[in-house]
Amino acid sequence: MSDENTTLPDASPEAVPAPVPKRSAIVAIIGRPSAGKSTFLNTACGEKVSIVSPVPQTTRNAIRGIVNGSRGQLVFIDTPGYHESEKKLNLLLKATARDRLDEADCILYLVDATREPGREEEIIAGMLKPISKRVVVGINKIDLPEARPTAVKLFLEKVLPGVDRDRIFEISAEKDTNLDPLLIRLFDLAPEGEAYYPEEFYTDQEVDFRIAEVIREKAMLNTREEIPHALYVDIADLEMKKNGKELWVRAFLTVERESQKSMVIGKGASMIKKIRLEAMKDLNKIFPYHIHLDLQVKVNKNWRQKDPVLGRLMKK
Ligand SMILES: Nc1nc2c(ncn2[C@@H]2O[C@H](COP(=O)(O)OP(=O)(O)OP(=O)(O)O)[C@@H](O)[C@H]2O)c(=O)[nH]1
Repeated sequence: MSDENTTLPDASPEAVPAPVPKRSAIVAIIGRPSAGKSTFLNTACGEKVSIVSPVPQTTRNAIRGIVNGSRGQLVFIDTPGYHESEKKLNLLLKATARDRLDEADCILYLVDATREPGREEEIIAGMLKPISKRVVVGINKIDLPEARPTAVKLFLEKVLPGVDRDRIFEISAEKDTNLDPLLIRLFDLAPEGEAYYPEEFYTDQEVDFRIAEVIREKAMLNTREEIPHALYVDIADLEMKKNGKELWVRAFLTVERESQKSMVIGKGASMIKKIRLEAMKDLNKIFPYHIHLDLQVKVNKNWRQKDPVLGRLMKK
């Protein structure tokens, strides 16, 4: 607010407070399994966020929830967790986690106050150290008698000295304790700017799911023999454009074999075109924004036998 505005007499009809600039941020949420990420998001974003898609998802757009408030919008994205086993997968997870942290405006690090900070916690802290200026910490589950928030704080001082105390909050995601000050702090770190998504777009988990289901339905109706059961749909990318008026979707129809791929594509790509157009027609009836669909076919050999598929594992 400028000085000029603040000196206006209160009684003046023009004495309307200058609008607070809106802020919006992509917030990567990170924490050990069971630290309380889902619980936090359910409490912070409201009930609707708990709708979880049963469709295989890719890692690109793992939006877990959106908080809309008078100050703007926080879009929470998932960061894959670590598992000590399975080296190859670990590398992939690590790379994905790095990408997520890099693309985020700020990071919410949730720590379970009832557990000893162990090796996994040190790995996470190590990743956050170089970007600690963007990190806000929630020491969670302080409602439980066995919670040891002071021990966690000592650990944080040691491993993440760059995170100031005013960015560390003792919270209970379940009991909704101290979540508001933490969210306010995230808004402080958020850059000024318009919302990324329209307000009703609370989570794209549901949007992903619905889009994938429509595409799958059209593919199943148009194909025969073994194909309907050999395909699944991956939503690779969702991008909102034109201030929430258009949603650009990139999706893959995934089949098990090369021979199925050519059948789904069809002569001169006629089949895939038909599936795409039919899906777009339905999607544009369902959603309030215009949907552009880029649909491609790919092969994931014998995906039904490979359980769980790498990409799906990386989602968590
Ligand atoms: N008492 C208490 N329990 C909590 C709190 N937050 C989460 N929990 C519980 O901790 C367990 C794990 O919580 P989730 O929210 O599923 O944890 P998560 O980090 O999403 O777990 P993953 O999906 O495995 O990564 C659940 O049983 C929650 O009910 C809290 O603030 N207080």
